[in-house]
Amino acid sequence: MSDIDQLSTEDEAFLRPYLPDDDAISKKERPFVTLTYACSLDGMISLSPGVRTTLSGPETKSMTHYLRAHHEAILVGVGTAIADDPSLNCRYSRSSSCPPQGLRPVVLDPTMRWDVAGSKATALASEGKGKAPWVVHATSVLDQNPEVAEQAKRLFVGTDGLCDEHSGDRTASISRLEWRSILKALYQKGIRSIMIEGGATVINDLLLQPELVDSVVVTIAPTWLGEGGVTVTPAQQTRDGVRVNAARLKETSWRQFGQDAVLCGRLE
Ligand SMILES: NC(=O)C1=CN([C@@H]2O[C@H](COP(=O)(O)OP(=O)(O)OC[C@H]3O[C@@H](n4cnc5c(N)ncnc54)[C@H](OP(=O)(O)O)[C@@H]3O)[C@@H](O)[C@H]2O)C=CC1
Ligand SMILES: Nc1nc(O)c(N)c(N[C@@H]2O[C@H](COP(=O)(O)O)[C@@H](O)[C@H]2O)n1
Repeated sequence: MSDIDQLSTEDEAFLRPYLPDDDAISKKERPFVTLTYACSLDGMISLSPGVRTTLSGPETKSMTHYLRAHHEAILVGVGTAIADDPSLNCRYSRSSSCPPQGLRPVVLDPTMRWDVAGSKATALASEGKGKAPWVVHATSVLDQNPEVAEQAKRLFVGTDGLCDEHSGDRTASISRLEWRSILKALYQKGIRSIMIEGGATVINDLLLQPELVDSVVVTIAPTWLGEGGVTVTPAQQTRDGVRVNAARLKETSWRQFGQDAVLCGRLE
């Protein structure tokens, strides 16, 4: 039996304005991006670095899988892939409004730290319960690992999108890729909508790039995790030498799902 329930028509109507929209996609050379995560009342997403922490209740877990059903890919950073060993699949019953090809898991792992073959996502794919993950690397790793270039599920990203072992820029920093380039590479591979679920490094980075994020969906759980947790806190921003807010949502809507609140919006 599935742990994921169908959403009510009211829940679906609440989320609809924030779902991927074909008109918005066709105007950009990147996928529609939904940034989503669950946090506590003290703004934390896990109890401590590298610890998988359940914050969503059953209703918001179903809501997350509904969102997954409406995207073509889901991305997490390698920190999350190692800490959580996530399934990254979709267990929501798909409808005709969902993309037909199913959800592609993507892990951002510039320096090849993740054991893709030993992961739960790969095991689920081999059981037919999800698609095989793609792993995004910096092109610079090709020089140290030329043999991996032949593996279809590895995407090499340079300063202007997708590269292969024979062409493209190899100067991208080994530890840092531009989000515009990552998204362009995924678009070049046919991905038209992507849900980015974390972790903290990825979320903090993207909250400062409103031009690359179309919707934000935050689950707020009625609990405080306490000191020492992993917080969503983008880097501080200044304008003319004066501190200003780092990021802010506009066009917001709230709804209660079980014991949790869900806040949707778009970055200003
Ligand atoms: N409650 C929730 O909704 C969620 C909670 N979590 C929690 O978050 C924590 C993990 O967060 P965190 O450790 O920050 O890990 P992340 O998942 O954010 O992964 C961070 C790593 O991803 C790579 N990376 C990130 N941005 C870029 C970029 N622009 N270019 C290239 N590589 C990049 C880097 O890898 P490298 O170091 O190799 O360069 C970086 O160290 C875990 O405890 C997890 O449980 C995670 C997701 C959701
Ligand atoms: N929405 C949400 N609520 C929580 O309480 C969470 N801990 C997370 N974490 C994210 O979901 C991934 C795990 O999900 P599956 O194993 O694929 O079901 C995890 O990797 C985080 O990205 N999210």
